[in-house]
Amino acid sequence: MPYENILVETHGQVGLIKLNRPKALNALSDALVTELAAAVDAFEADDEIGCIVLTGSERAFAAGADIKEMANHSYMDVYLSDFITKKWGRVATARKPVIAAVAGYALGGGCELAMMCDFILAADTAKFGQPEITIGTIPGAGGTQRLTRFVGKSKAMEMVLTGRTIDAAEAERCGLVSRIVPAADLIEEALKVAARIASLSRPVVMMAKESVNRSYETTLEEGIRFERRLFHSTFATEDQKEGMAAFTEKREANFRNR
Ligand SMILES: C/C=C/C(=O)SCCNC(=O)CCNC(=O)[C@H](O)C(C)(C)COP(=O)(O)OP(=O)(O)OC[C@H]1O[C@@H](n2cnc3c(N)ncnc32)[C@H](O)[C@@H]1OP(=O)(O)O
Repeated sequence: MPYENILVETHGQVGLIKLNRPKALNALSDALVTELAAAVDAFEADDEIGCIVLTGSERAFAAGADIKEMANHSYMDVYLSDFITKKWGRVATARKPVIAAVAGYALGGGCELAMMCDFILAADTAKFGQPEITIGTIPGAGGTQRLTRFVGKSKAMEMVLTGRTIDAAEAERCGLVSRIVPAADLIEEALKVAARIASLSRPVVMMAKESVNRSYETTLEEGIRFERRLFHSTFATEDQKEGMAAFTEKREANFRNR
């Protein structure tokens, strides 16, 4: 489908989605989120794609849900339509890995969207925050839950109760982002990491992602049992045989996603 609020590119086995509403700092309007969900669907269905990168502009990953669009919603509007809708969560339900490449503002729904990705690479210009409290509401796309799991209760509570924004260095210190790269290198670095992931065994990468994610949803004991089942499953793949044979034979593995 033709998109008006996002740009979509493929780079080898990597799908790149750029949020593209520059005049509104990529505010997440319903139209944008609908297109984003469709783009994720398309990359998930594309056998050529092994990893997805989600990014914004140099100035903003996304400055949150579109305040102007939602300002006059009534309680019944938001309750009956289940706003923030299921479309918002499409990134979180992707089975292929999704990397957030964040430069500039990632505020409110923008921070929540980045946290739905599997990990966040931050430019040194990145700024993260949940400022909803300053406009009379609270995070509604997982911010109170995911941020707390990322950074712990104390910092999450301070950020959510005051709306304080943190810079890239603080975000790295508290574990919100995996690492920081110079802004000029952000996309190149994100594409490089994504290409590396896409070059590995697709089913095994998907199992690894599923297993790490399970740690957020269950007890340690149950999570370890789940991990062990998936670990055992890797031995049913041709790629495990190929990977271990390649190691023994001192050559590059040639994974066939089988
Ligand atoms: C479930 C999720 C809930 C939520 O996400 S609630 C929203 C949470 N986000 C926020 O509260 C952040 C809102 N934005 C800002 O505070 C500021 O922006 C910034 C600090 C990010 C940047 O400030 P500056 O550099 O002065 O730019 P500017 O003139 O405010 O913004 C440029 C244009 O972008 C529009 N815009 C920015 N953020 C949003 C938004 N979240 N929703 C709708 N429009 C937005 C502005 O209005 C303006 O537009 P115009 O030039 O026409 O006045």
